[in-house]
Amino acid sequence: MTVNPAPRPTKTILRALAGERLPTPPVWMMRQAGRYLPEYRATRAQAGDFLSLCYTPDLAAEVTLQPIRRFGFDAAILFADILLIPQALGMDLWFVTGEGPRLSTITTGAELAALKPADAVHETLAPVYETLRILSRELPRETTLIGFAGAPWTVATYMVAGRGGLEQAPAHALKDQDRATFQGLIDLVTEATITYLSAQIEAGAEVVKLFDSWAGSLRGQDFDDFALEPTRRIIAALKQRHPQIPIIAFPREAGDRYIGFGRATGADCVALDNSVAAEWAAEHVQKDGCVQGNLAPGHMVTGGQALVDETRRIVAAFSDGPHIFNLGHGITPDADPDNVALMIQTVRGG
Ligand SMILES: Cc1c2[nH]c(c1CCC(=O)O)Cc1[nH]c(c(CCC(=O)O)c1C)Cc1[nH]c(c(CCC(=O)O)c1C)Cc1[nH]c(c(C)c1CCC(=O)O)C2
Repeated sequence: MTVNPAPRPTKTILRALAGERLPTPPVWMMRQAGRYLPEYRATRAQAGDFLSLCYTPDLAAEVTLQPIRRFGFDAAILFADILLIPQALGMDLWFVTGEGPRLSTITTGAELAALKPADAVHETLAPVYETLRILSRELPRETTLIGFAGAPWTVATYMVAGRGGLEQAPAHALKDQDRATFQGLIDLVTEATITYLSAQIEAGAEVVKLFDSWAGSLRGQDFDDFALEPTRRIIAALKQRHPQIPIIAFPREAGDRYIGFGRATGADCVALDNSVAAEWAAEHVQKDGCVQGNLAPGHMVTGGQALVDETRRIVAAFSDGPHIFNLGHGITPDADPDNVALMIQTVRGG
């Protein structure tokens, strides 16, 4: 039997992820479906609340498609949330308007043991897979469909504290006081994430991204044990099951730990926040492969010449290698959609 070589990808995002330098970088935006868009606010009102929106496939697919219709981004990211995994493992989850997520907490071995096993998550998460199936039918043929999950450290910070924001302290405390329980929690979330992302790929995700929003609060060996190692394990397991699917890792605010992160974890692309300079990242991170991100989300609020100049500077800094244009973190609700259009026009050479 002869084995045909893998066909060369045609979608721009997949080409960049395969290591190709493109004359114009493909572009999408973290939180591109969100409250800065009036059409998102209307669909969210129709759903009633944020979690109902996540678990209603027709509506979740609709909000995923809205920024594609309005702006023609090169990728669509599944509409869901990183905290659906703790909920699928049996924790309570709710969102307080204006404040963010709340969860029941895990701080003891007994509470950890009471959670469901990793492969029970499909029961709760089945609607997410249905959203992906709808999207793979409805997206324009040039648009790449991205699935995602939170990385175990970030998800664990919410599971231990019961809330997010600046409160990673409870997770640090558990890690330092009862490392075995904390490691058990990381292991459970790691296994659940592997099975969740595999199912997302089987439902149509062409790329998956791991959000480690609080990676920057880990230092030294802790960074290796809880940011790098779980990410490496997830990527190794996914590559074994789905070798053709590219993976983006986002160890936000990792600073100089961005160096070598792609090689150490097997990620095809490293997403950069806006605390590192593009020129520095081009030299130290992009030399190993594709990078994504870096524009400060505040420019989507303030716009003007500063937005144009900074967008051009980032495009130029990464122009010698594979690059996907994106923000350094999610777009905020006070952003102006016209500034998004201006950013895209600038990236595409307008
Ligand atoms: C930490 C984290 C969460 N969720 C996520 C992260 C990692 C990325 C990051 O650091 O921002 C990831 C996420 N959350 C959401 C997506 C969908 C895809 C996308 O558009 O990027 C993705 C990829 C939708 C969402 N997730 C949330 C919203 C706003 C909900 C609303 O409509 O009221 C959206 C569109 C809610 C959410 N969800 C979470 C928080 C802290 C909040 C409240 C803060 C806020 O309101 O922005 C947890």
